[in-house]
Amino acid sequence: MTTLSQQACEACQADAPKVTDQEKNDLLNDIPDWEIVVLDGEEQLRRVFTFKNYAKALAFTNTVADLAEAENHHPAILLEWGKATVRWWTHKIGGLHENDFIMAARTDEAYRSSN
Ligand SMILES: C[C@H](O)[C@H](O)[C@H]1CNC2=NC(N)=NC(=O)C2=N1
Repeated sequence: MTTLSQQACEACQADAPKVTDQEKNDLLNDIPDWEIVVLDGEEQLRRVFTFKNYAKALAFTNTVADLAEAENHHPAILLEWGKATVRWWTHKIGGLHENDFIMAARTDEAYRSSN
């Protein structure tokens, strides 16, 4: 059983299925610090990461951006002094795909190694 962050993202197509409610509950167990929010009618994963200053928040933001580019799957990131708010969802399907949970888990790993 591979951990969530080690799973491969699949190339997401417009007709890819959204995660089911059961899958959401199961997957959220692996990323307990994240919440599901609905913005503009689309479900998204959201977590606020905190840092000692702006420079550290920026460095984390750049690390997450690199992860996103490597997978061609991109989050919204709000960068503030001492904070970075990350939101993952799949634009193509207007909601949550397993890829978003995988990338959230990888975002958690990036945070753990940034501290
Ligand atoms: C053209 C480009 O490959 C697509 O727009 C990719 C880029 N990054 C993406 N990121 C996210 N989160 N969802 C997408 O549907 C998506 N699609």
